[in-house]
Amino acid sequence: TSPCDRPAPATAGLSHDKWEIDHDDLMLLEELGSGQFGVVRRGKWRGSIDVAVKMMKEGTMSEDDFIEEAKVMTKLQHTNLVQLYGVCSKNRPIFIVTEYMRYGSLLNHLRRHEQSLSSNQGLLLDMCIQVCKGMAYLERHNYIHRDLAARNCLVGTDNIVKVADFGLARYVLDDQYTSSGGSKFPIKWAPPEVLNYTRFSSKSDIWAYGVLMWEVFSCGKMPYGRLKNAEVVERVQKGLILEKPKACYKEVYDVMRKCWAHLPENRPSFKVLKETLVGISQRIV
Ligand SMILES: CN1CCN(C(=O)c2ccc(Nc3nc(-c4cccc(NC(=O)c5ccc(C(C)(C)C)cc5)c4)cn4ccnc34)cc2)CC1
Repeated sequence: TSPCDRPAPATAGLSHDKWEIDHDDLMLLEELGSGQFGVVRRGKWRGSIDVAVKMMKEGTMSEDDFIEEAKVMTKLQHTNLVQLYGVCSKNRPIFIVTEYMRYGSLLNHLRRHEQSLSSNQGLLLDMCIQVCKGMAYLERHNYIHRDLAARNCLVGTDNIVKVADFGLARYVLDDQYTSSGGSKFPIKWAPPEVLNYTRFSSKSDIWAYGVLMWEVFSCGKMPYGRLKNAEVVERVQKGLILEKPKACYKEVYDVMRKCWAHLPENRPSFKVLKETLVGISQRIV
């Protein structure tokens, strides 16, 4: 079984909340890195199931709001989404427990394997299609990611790629991250309506997905190179877009350009994108 389909825990607190994971069932192992909420470690659930555990650093997250939302998030289940197993919310710091992805972020994977990947456009396109499938599932459930990027996707065995941390951006307390003027706001993945009005939607996720495709076909380069955020804002407002990566089919780049339509309503849906990309992959591979 896995933590999310096990029978409700008969914990002391009688919390028969499906999304509550008992601290005592977790064994914490090596550190995997750290992000906006602090340290993330690999762990074992009930001695056998590999998990990743985010340990929420005090003051980094609006915890009560998140714990409420966790009930919804555990229900989002798809092969291309990193599964949220549950939370340990009875103690502080709270833990967020998800399935474990052993090869880390897609961004680091692209950079580490640039040599072999740059000559394998079929594999690069397959990675993009997997992310698109996960995002099409979220779109169908009217769920907005708000920070889709290669750094927030993870790689597992057999080149499986999954979307992680969907919706979590809403619970970050650091206004350097949440306000569009802040140093940590993901400007380079944001469309005009987010830069101007922080108006998030599945169509702003589509813009970010176009930038993620550019990251994949550039094997992990930084979009817009070393341009400062202010310069990127100016370019995006003027309608300037990222140029075609060297090793990228013209028809794949044309899909990226559709994601960067200035007006959100002129951008495709993930549903349509998936069909287009699968069509291309059947022609080129
Ligand atoms: C010393 N070793 C070096 C090699 N190594 C790795 O390369 C490595 C291997 C596996 C890894 N797996 C995972 N790593 C993580 C992980 C690690 C560090 C940081 C993070 N990300 C975060 O903490 C994080 C991301 C986004 C956000 C917002 C809300 C802003 C969108 C907030 C917080 C995730 C999460 N996972 C969920 C499932 N699997 C993993 C991560 C790294 C493992 C460690």
